[in-house]
Amino acid sequence: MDQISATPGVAGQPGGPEFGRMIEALRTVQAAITGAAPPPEVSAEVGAILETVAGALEPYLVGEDEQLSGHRDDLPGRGQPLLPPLWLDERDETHLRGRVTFDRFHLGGNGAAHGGAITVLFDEMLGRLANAGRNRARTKYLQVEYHRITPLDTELRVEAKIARVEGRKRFLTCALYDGEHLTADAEGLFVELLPGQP
Ligand SMILES: CCCCCCCCCCCC(=O)SCCNC(=O)CCNC(=O)[C@H](O)C(C)(C)COP(=O)(O)OP(=O)(O)OC[C@H]1O[C@@H](n2cnc3c(N)ncnc32)[C@H](O)[C@@H]1OP(=O)(O)O
Repeated sequence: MDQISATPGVAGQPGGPEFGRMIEALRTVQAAITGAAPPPEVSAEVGAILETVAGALEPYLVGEDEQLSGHRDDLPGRGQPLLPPLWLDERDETHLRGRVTFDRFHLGGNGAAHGGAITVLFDEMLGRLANAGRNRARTKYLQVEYHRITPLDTELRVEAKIARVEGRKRFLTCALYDGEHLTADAEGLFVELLPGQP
């Protein structure tokens, strides 16, 4: 969580552009599988391909500190497939502003993004802001309100702010917009870790 690299990787080296391409391909696969109703033979074929893919990566499994996913600030969503692809355009120690697009993988129902996917986005935004230039803090609570559906395949704006800091407690807010329309917002408390807290 601490070792985030904003430097684009070097081609031919671990973490180079090949890695970003692999993550983008994975995102495409996630959306394609979620949105497809393939015949059994295609499901079987794709399943076998994916088993081969997992096998190809197995010799390269590393510990959390060495993995590339989640540590690449130059990639959307830090190259972490759990996160929707999020691009940060503005960042300092008091606010963050970015763009995010949910796709079929993030579908809740009836064209709306899943509320849990939106909460993942908010935890990411508030977590990054809560930890910007400060000792590490973790989410104590995250209270989300959904004001209208959040559409898929639409570039949305997301903004986070520090509301106040009280000792170890950092209170933050986050809001998600489709154009001028607020689709969801959140308030969160992050608590600075004490020595020895994981
Ligand atoms: C470069 C980096 C990039 C980093 C980029 C990273 C981005 C991703 C970030 C993702 C962030 C996450 O998802 S983190 C993962 C999800 N969160 C977790 O797993 C956290 C699990 N919980 C914990 O570990 C613990 O509960 C802590 C550390 C959060 C807090 O434990 P604690 O130390 O015992 O604290 P505790 O005494 O309970 O509370 C501390 C203070 O908060 C107050 N407090 C507690 N609960 C509440 C409450 N509901 N409302 C108001 N106040 C409260 C208490 O009264 C106290 O106030 P006072 O007496 O001090 O006044």
